[in-house]
Amino acid sequence: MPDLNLSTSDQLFTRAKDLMPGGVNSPVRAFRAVGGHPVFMKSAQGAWLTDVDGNRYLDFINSWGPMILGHAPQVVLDAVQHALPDSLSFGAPTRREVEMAELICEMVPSVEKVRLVNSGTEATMSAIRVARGYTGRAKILKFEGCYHGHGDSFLISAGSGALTLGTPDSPGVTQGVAQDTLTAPYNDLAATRQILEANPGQIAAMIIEPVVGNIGLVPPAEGFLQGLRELCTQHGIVFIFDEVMTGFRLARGGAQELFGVLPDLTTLGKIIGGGMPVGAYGGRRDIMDQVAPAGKVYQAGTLSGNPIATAAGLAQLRYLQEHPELYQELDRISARLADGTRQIAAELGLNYTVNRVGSMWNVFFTAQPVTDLASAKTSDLEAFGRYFRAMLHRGMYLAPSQYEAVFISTAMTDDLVDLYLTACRESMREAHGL
Ligand SMILES: NCC(=O)CCC(=O)O
Repeated sequence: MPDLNLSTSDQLFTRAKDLMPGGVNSPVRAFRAVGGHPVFMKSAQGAWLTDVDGNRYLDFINSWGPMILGHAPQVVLDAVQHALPDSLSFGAPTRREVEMAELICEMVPSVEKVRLVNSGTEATMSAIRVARGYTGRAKILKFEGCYHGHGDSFLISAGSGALTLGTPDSPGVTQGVAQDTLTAPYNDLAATRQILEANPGQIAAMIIEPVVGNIGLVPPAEGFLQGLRELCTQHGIVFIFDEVMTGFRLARGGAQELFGVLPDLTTLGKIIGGGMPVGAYGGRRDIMDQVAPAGKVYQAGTLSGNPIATAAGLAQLRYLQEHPELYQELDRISARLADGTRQIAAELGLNYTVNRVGSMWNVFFTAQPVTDLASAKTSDLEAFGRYFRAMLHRGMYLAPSQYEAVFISTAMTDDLVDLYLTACRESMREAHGL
């Protein structure tokens, strides 16, 4: 394994772990599942991260999705710099919020009215409250392994860090809350139908990641989303797409545009903020008009629609809207990465499963097709950990868990793909002693 000087990261982590739980401010940043400790970052430009010791890494996380234009894109930096002198927060409405709402309603097919919040977690928590207020029902249905942020109702069979750490059902969530969250296996329409039939008139909302990005990457089976849409309509259930990851990434209008299935509500985050903390939820006018002060369902925020965050988000969204061709290029370059990885694994006799939708993908360390949580769990986590460390030492910054997706930015070039493929081949061999 090539040498990597991590002495400053070592020192910072020693201080951090005394001061913050696990030394981090979000569990997915910890290296618990892969060994070692996190690398502390200093700066980034385009596709490259630089850590506090001066090591450079090709970035496959992109801040867990937001940085679709790569790091520090000029168009976003200029917008932030332009907005800065006008103050950082008003707690009063601004022109930019109106422009942002217009753009979201224009870009996301099912959204007629929208509310800006500060994170994806806030968006999903608020969306189910609105669905409950609208329907007068208590229960929600989510899918096993889907992650919808850290609201109490969603930390039941949750993916992402909760799954990585072995606590998909978090302590601290009361029995009272947990009993109102039903779960179904992803991609299993028949099981979902049975649950709905067993709970008539009780389910307010069905929430789903249209493409799951929190158990690795799992695409919906043909007809699955359409089938759910029909079930929700039939049972009077508010259908919610959590497009925090897929929104503005799989297409300008997200997964709903790509698959042609329209939810009643959509939750957004990540790309919408251009790297700043922004989330949003929106959808059908009659449902969104339940939100205060138009309606009685309460939801609020001191920093919601923050002027600097909306400046960054607007700039990134406008760029995406004006450059539809970049989605084809993201797809082409991601196909090279994912197909190349699958081919390398096959040449080594491993036949690992590589799932991809557009610029989201990952390699599961299992030869079995991965279509849901149960199949994702057949992965060889030890081998993944060895691969992760081998890649890190070759300057490839992957998510430190088998149960996360890779996000590609427009800064990824063919030359960088070649660099990646070389490192991938060496690291696969190293991970398996080949
Ligand atoms: N799958 C992980 C995320 O998307 C969120 C990142 C975080 O929890 O810090």
